[in-house]
Amino acid sequence: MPCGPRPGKDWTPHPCGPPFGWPLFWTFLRPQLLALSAAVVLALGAALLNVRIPVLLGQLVDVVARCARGHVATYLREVRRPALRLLAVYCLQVSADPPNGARVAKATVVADEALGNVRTVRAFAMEEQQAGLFRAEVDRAGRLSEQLGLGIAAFQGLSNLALNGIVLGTIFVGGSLMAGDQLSPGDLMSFLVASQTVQRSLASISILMGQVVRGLSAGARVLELLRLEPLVPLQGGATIPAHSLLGHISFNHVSFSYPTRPGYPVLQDFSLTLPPCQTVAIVGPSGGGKSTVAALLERFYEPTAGTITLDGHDIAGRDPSWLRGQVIGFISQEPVLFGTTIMENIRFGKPGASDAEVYEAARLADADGFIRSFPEGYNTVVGERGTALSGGQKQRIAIARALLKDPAVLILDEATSALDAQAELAVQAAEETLRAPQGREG
Ligand SMILES: Nc1ncnc2c1ncn2[C@@H]1O[C@H](COP(=O)(O)OP(=O)(O)OP(=O)(O)O)[C@@H](O)[C@H]1O
Repeated sequence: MPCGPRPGKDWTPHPCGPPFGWPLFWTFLRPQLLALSAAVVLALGAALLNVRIPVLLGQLVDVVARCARGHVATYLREVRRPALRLLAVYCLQVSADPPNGARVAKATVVADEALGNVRTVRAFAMEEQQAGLFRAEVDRAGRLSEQLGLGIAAFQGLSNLALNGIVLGTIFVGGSLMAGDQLSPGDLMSFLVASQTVQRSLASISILMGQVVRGLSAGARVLELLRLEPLVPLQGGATIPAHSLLGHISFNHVSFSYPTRPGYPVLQDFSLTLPPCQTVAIVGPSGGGKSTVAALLERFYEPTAGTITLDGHDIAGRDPSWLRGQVIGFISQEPVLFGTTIMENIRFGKPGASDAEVYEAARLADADGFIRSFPEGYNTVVGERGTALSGGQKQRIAIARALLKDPAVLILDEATSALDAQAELAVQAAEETLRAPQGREG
């Protein structure tokens, strides 16, 4: 995998964007020089043929015009030569139509995955293997593109041949008719112009066909996704007014299997009561179903049997967007941050929050100190998926985000696993402060 110049210690981004790397571009271009030269020669040949056609057509029209002025006897002999030449040029034109460009949609997925997980790829020294996968996908996309290009070229070439044949036939037969006074030169000209217009339209259809084929394959994927109906609708259902919400949660004989693994029960006849204003810890073996309990409470999935109630109401009848947006705060094992500033990442918990509220939430999550130590402070951009932060820093920002939301029920799914004991204690103290009349599950 070729690499560009490494940013050194005093590297600063170029103010007008990076300069075009011609030497690197050349390393990619060099292996393709032969194909590129062939394409250029073909394109030049096609252009020459296109220039030659009007000249030959002019010669043909000259013969027809002369015959119209009365030189009837020599018409067939004279017209044959330019007509045959024109036919030969039309035939050459069929074989000179260049193929279409590359289709690389699937290859992009491989590249995206490899680049998104670049640290893992590096850690396992899998660069060559990943580059090979990408190369294979690009080659496959290239072959498909060539097939598509050949189809379009054949269609375009054959339709050109047929239509130019019509023009040639019109001149040939029209000349004979003019010689016999059965057709006026004006009528012949009108017919020629009309057939040229039809030819141009049909030529654009062949280009359009290529776009239609590409559009259909891309559209099929989009429509497939649009047709997907979420098992749990995003909105709709009753809510509980904020003033009467206590946060009493109860799992009643819940059984559950993930839809992708229907034969593998994760929870079976599971019952649990979470009283309000209390911190409850669920402890169990890895893969025992602890995160699944949180996912069911968030209504990411529906139980296959049993019910989950909030203050005595089955959550299956409650509005999922209200439940997730206002009742439950969830901090997952792997905190997800967005590629924007720390300020915006924390504010995601409560979009209308003031700067002071954000600072307070960060302070409670023991994040304010390290955030202010960055040169850009709260305006530090965390990188794609928070790559510019340590695991513990990411967790503290995710905790600050959830604390800012101040939900009735806060779920921490091993949310402090990357924190040291002291930071974990600080976060727990913050949760205790916030707990007041609300229930929390940890
Ligand atoms: N999306 C999914 N599709 C299918 N099976 C899943 C899915 N998510 C989890 N599972 C399976 O469900 C079981 C319970 O997983 P869960 O994540 O709830 O465990 P956990 O107790 O939180 O584990 P850990 O302590 O390791 O995080 C596991 O066997 C897991 O393989």
